[in-house]
Amino acid sequence: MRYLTAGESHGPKLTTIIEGMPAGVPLLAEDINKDLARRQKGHGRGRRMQIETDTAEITSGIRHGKTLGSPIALVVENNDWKHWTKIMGIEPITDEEAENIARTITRPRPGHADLNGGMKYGHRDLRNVLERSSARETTVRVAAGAVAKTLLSQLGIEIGSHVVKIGGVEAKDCSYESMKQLQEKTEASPVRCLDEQASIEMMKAIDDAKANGDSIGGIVEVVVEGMPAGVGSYVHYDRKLDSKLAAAILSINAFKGVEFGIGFEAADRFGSEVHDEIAWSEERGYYRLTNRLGGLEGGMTTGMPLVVRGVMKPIPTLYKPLKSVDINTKEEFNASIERSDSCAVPAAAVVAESAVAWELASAIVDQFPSDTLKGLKEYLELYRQQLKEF
Ligand SMILES: Cc1cc2nc3c(=O)[nH]c(=O)nc-3n(C[C@H](O)[C@H](O)[C@H](O)COP(=O)(O)O)c2cc1C
Ligand SMILES: C=C(O[C@@H]1CC(C(=O)O)=C[C@@H](OP(=O)(O)O)[C@H]1O)C(=O)O
Repeated sequence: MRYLTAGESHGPKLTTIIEGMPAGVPLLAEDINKDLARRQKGHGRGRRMQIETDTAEITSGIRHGKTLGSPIALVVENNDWKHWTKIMGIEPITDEEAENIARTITRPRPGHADLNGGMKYGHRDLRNVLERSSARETTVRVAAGAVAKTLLSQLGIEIGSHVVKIGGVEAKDCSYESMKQLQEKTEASPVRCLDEQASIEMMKAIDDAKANGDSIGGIVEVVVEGMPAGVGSYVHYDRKLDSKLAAAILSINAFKGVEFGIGFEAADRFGSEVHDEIAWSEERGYYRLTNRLGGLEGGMTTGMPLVVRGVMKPIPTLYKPLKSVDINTKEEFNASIERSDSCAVPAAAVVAESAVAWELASAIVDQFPSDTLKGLKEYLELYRQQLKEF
């Protein structure tokens, strides 16, 4: 499976085209809109999220509520576009007009794509970079992820996400019994965190950072249940599922690190405290006594729950701006101040969930016969039975 996205942050619309979904998957716009709404929420977001009410229009690939096997096109409108029609218009304008309306950006923000993107493409107006490097694009990535999630759910694979750290505040009680419970608990939390006490402290940390004109980042965790063992491969670098998942997480704006299971903690432990011992029962087949490696060994799933964490750096746009250099005068200035989130970690958890869902659905579709949902289901059932009998 593959997908592309198009759209600028303040342009008219965002678009994604998804290719390779099996035919016959039930898919409604509301399945997608549920996740789009989740991505908009979270304590710490800026004013833009009050303007947008992200909803997807399905313009191709679905008939009578089911996928056709042809490309699926989804479009999300930017409500904010109406305030930017002149600045973001596609008709040519004179230099003088540009001077008057363009809200030209010449002071790159440290930590954003502004300077590198400007140098690379020769843009003297850094808005030309910002418009596409903005995480507004994650809207349609979540839409694509929601499509992947509907396929996974048909195959008995459930996925959820939560926030485990914001700033210096770490969630202590992260326990849940089922994916349903995880979803209910996180939807009820303004920071998508399972630990109620930590949630309160996280919100305060966000408010304090904002009051100081600053921003904070954090860590999100994605959990997946129901993946059969052996998805992915050990035979070649670009077929290893952990490398694909890592790339997917790191492709999210502001994500700087990824861990599976205990992750970086493995560096401080003995092998006996890291590897997951193997057991077998009539009922479960092979399973592990622990899940410290987060459900991945040798580039393949082990059949245990997948546990993927990503670290998000603090948002780069600061109301107390950092030093920068004006690209026209070369003078030292404070970086441009754009309207901004002060913390988007809760929203980013939903983006990470979508990114993981996409990679897993993609790996399954690539590995098993997938022209139709019916055929894929039958094959997967057979495969699961084979694993049990191995
Ligand atoms: C959901 C989400 C919302 C974001 N909101 C903002 C924002 O309001 N202001 C900002 O400067 N950066 C924001 N970012 C981060 C920037 O998009 C990101 O730092 C920038 O594109 C540079 O890429 P890099 O940090 O991956 O190097 C957000 C990221 C995510 C995932
Ligand atoms: C629009 C979204 O996030 C945006 C991501 C973003 C950035 O620089 O990444 C900057 C801000 O854009 P604006 O200047 O229009 O407020 C965020 O609001 C969104 O998540 O839908």
